[in-house]
Amino acid sequence: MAQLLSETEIQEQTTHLTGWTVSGTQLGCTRRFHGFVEAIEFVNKLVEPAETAGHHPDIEISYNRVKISLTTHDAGRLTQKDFDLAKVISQIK
Ligand SMILES: C[C@H](O)[C@H](O)[C@H]1CNC2=NC(N)=NC(=O)C2=N1
Repeated sequence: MAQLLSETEIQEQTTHLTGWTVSGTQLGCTRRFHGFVEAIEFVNKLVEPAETAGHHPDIEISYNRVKISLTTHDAGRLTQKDFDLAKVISQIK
């Protein structure tokens, strides 16, 4: 089971993640690119870290915009796994 987080820990970790917000049980961010091709290239770069983590973002692509949402399904809430993957995703250009 992934490490559960208190509300305080969730807020604290979110302040260190630029561009990410918590909405209910979801940790999300939206990235914008110069067109659809760049957006898809970014999404392709998420595959390897997601597979490595065994944790997978929900992804919405709208032309040059990629919306990423993370949650831990089996916990029904945010866990450390979501924040760990968000940190990795934040490093991807
Ligand atoms: C068995 C497998 O590890 C789980 O189903 C994983 C797969 N990827 C996942 N991804 C995300 N975002 N949340 C999960 O709870 C989750 N669970």
